[in-house]
Amino acid sequence: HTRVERRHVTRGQEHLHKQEPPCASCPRNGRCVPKVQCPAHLRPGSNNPSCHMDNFVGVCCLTGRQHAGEHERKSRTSSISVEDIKLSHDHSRRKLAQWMSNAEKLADKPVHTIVNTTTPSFGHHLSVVTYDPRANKLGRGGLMNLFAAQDLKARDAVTDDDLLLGLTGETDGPFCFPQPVCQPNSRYRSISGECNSLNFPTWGAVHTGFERLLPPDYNDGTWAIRKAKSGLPLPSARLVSSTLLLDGSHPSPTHNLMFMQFGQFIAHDTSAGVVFNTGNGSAISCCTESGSLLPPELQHFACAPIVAATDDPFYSDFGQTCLNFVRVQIAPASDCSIGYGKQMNGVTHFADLSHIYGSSREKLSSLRAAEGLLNTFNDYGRELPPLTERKECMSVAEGAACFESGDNHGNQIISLTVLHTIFTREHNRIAKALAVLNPGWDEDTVFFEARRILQAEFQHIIYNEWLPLLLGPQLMNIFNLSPAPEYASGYDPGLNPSLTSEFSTAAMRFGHSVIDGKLIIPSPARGGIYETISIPEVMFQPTRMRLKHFLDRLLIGLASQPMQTVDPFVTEGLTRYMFHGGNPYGIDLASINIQRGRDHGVRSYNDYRRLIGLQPYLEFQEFSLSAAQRLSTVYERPEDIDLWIGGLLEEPVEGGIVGPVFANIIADQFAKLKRGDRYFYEYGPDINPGAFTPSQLAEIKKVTISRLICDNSDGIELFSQPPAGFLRADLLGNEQVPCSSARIPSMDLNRFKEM
Ligand code: HEM
Ligand SMILES: [Ca+2]
Repeated sequence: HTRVERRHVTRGQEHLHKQEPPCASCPRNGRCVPKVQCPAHLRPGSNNPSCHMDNFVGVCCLTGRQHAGEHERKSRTSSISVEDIKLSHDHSRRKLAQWMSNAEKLADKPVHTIVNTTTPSFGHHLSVVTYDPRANKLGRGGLMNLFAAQDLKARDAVTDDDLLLGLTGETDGPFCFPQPVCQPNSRYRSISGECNSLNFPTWGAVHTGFERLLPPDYNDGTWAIRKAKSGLPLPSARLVSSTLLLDGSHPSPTHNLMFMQFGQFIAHDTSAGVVFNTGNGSAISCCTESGSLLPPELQHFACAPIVAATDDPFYSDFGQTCLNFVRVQIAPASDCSIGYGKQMNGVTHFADLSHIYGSSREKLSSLRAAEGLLNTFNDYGRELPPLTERKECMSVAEGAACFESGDNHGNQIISLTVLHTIFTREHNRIAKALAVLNPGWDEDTVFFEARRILQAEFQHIIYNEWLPLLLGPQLMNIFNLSPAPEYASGYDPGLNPSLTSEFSTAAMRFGHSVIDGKLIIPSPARGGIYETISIPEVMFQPTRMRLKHFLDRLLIGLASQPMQTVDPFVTEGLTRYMFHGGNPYGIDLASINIQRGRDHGVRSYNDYRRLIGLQPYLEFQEFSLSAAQRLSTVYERPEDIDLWIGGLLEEPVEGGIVGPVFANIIADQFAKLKRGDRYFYEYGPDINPGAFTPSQLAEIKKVTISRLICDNSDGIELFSQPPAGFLRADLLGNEQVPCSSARIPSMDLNRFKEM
């Protein structure tokens, strides 16, 4: 395969921090923030004044939050009559009833409209399914509010601008997100994420919507999928994928595969779009059993199937012209406002290990054991996550294992199941130690204290070890992401921590480019390779976990095997064979990523270049030669390029591995998850009612990913780790050291003995 040449100079990068004379302070109560946090329409005045931040030049912003800031909302232009509102509510109720009844009728024809559990599409369903009935109930509320907005728009009762800002107050929608009752001083973060923000108690909670950096690009302004700038449909997501993305191995010279695996682990904690289902939880199919498009009248309203051309380089061999794709449900807004569709997140947005503990009380109680422990499955002395009763795996063989997790998709790939195992064991290790140190504690106290410590360890590893290797030093600095020497400052009670659609559908999916198509399982005793696994063989098929040596060997492999670089190369294990099960073909994750961005109404790549102060690409020729050629065969104009694709084509930022657009979107997100999380592990008692003491915090800050692995692997074959656990173990200075080495420090749990 020919490698797409890298561009030598990233055009416009020099503009990123241009040294204009900054204002001493911002006018009209503006705040000084990095550009990505302030779209042009939130900047005071037309001249976008720049300003000094501690360590760089920022831009004056009215809110510094997201595009639908509180300030803007007050300046709604149109006045809407009470009668109009009532009409829109009536309309929306009628329309919901009609849509639901149509969907139920389809369920009577299940052969065509429900995904068969032996097909690759079922693996996709397992990746996105939620078993929480609350999601469907809220999703119906979200649809109602959307319909009301659409109706007002159709009758010209509101302007497009108003819809972008969200209508609230006397124009409340027919459905409100239920408001929780909070205990402001609770020592522990809630399970659902509610009550983290005291002013806006649903911010960051499960089942709330994704926010966004820029207003959406929906074709109808409310929910319809984006069109090309010419007004024609965009190129099929599959065509973009098969033309732009090649298979090919480009190992990272520095990062190991554990870096990749930890990335997915963070993604699953924070992001899980809730896809529409038939109403009783079954997977909707938009394609016939033989793989062609269902006629429109048989398609569920949430269908947005991806068309594969009859000459597709792969799917044509199997006569498949329809790739199943179902849209994400709409969340009702926390403030009862109505506006364009915001997609629903099925986990808490915070980095709080919701995929270990669940995002609801019911889920948590199903995961808890006595004495403050998490349930495990004791497999001849090895503790694994508990086996699940539900069909959450694709393996059918006798004795096949399938494990429970807080988010129901811990089985997606076996290296992910390994991390679930490590974190579950660490919870139990801490809980047992705490119970010994504090014999007076009841089991709830032991449980929630262990959870609080584990969440802190996790956050520390993200901000201290993982993010710097992704973003490089400059963005870590500008966004103030590095851990502080003691307590951190900067909590912002007015900052919505929610994930942005741009982060979830594009930037954080850089991770799909760094996956290797093979997992190399070493044979430590013999110094060779025990087994090379093609990744689709271990997706939703985690039975190897039960082999005595497997966990240790895989962990040794993840530390030494290089990750792939971020570029337009994605393994066929994801673009052709993902979840193939017993079939000769699987599904294409790349086209799903592209379609998902369009589902969320994410704007085209150039708009995010503008947002961060880079020049947009006006001609395809401005990309590298081969990328330009490929881009121009699928897209009509550079202004149509999907964000995920544009981001993968960028050169990495200095010291990081993703380009400037992805890096800014990711840095912004992790800044929100720090400054907008009252329970962030580094905050002192003035902010966090569950704050650690300075000496406890100092212990937590000793923890590294390598320590977690050393303490919770099986100790059958794994006795050492590289000190920097996300870097290749063959890097000079990062060679494996024994787990007892001072270069892999431990936290002293004695500091957690109650005085
Ligand atoms: C290891 C193998 C992996 C597989 C098989 C996999 C597969 C998938 C699938 C099937 C989806 C759902 C797509 C959709 O319907 O929109 C998804 C979503 C996602 N993936 Fe991966 N992924 C992997 C690794 C990663 C990694 C390493 C990262 C990041 C570093 C990552 C980040 C994400 C994100 C952010 C989402 C969106 C989640 C949501 O909001 O629904 N994934 N992935
Ligand atoms: Ca979470």
